[in-house]
Amino acid sequence: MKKIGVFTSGGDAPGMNAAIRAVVRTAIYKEVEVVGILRGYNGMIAGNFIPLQSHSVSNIIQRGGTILKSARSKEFMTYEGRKKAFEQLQKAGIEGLIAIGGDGTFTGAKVFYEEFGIPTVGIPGTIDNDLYGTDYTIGYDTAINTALDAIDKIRDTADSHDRLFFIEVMGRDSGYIAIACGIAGGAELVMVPETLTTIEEVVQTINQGWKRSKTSSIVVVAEGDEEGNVHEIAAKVAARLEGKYDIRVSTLGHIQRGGSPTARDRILASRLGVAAVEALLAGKQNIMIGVVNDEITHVPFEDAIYKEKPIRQEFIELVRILSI
Ligand SMILES: Nc1ncnc2c1ncn2[C@@H]1O[C@H](COP(=O)(O)OP(=O)(O)O)[C@@H](O)[C@H]1O
Ligand SMILES: O=P(O)(O)OC[C@H]1O[C@](O)(COP(=O)(O)O)[C@@H](O)[C@@H]1O
Repeated sequence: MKKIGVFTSGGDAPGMNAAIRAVVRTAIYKEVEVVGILRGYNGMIAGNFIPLQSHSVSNIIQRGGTILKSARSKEFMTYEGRKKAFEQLQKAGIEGLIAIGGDGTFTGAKVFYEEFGIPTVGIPGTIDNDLYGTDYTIGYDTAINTALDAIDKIRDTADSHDRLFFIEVMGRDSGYIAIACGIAGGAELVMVPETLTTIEEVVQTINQGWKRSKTSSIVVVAEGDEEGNVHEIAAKVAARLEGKYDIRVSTLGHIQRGGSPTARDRILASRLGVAAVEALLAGKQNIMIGVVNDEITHVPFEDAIYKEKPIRQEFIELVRILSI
């Protein structure tokens, strides 16, 4: 392979730049030309390619976001869009791809390979940590530390004003961010999509805590929880608590997706970036590079996309035990 392309797609995540840097420098080390594809699949369709040299990725390892920009591409969902993308890659002489993103990005890459035979190796980049085949995805560690910092600060007000706070964190359909923040932030309860926590259970936990002389409480809610969004949950709980507690709601939102990546995310991204280029040049395709028990793994896209990576039930239990 003489020329490869690298792109970021789906939501951005802290550490994506460190992965881009690792991909570019490994390609150059292996004497392969590397181009950046701007704005994910949209840029592939439009032929937005930029040549990348070693200095193109200087001074980015510490930066959040992605220098290649990211997008959710509607056009790539269509055959016509993918055909345009293939033609652009052919015109530019790009023979293989490194895709940094989540399961949607890998689904696109898999379909693209089946239709046009362009080999892709994936790097898991999403704050949600919801991909099977890797213990951690790039961005997760930074996101939970950012959310934790915010939760610690909210706790000050919860304590000063004897309040009950419902704090919503990101994660789409997954509760990884919520469970980590719940444990590390000392929450009374964590509500995640993977396990049903009823309003009744929330009411009971809060009441029991306050009976045992707690004067403030924090409930961490994953955005995809089945009881509704954080405002709906807080309203349902408030109705049951009949004005007993002073309730506030806080949605942390996109602050969780930004900022300088932690050391853990930079190291993970660097390892995955190197391994991804090595795999692509060794003739692999339709795989995601992961890290399991600190060892690099090659996971078929099929598994990364469709297999579940369940939250350990003991973590949910841990929050209950430790909030007594
Ligand atoms: N079934 C599919 N066919 C073609 N492209 C897809 C498919 N699913 C997702 N994609 C592409 O991948 C992009 C990123 O997926 P998305 O789910 O938004 O983020 P993530 O990669 O983080 O899961 C989508 O915007 C779309 O362009
Ligand atoms: O910024 P957007 O496009 O509204 O997306 C929000 C979603 O992106 C995430 O931050 C990351 O998800 P992806 O990695 O799938 O893009 C989710 O936690 C959240 O639900």
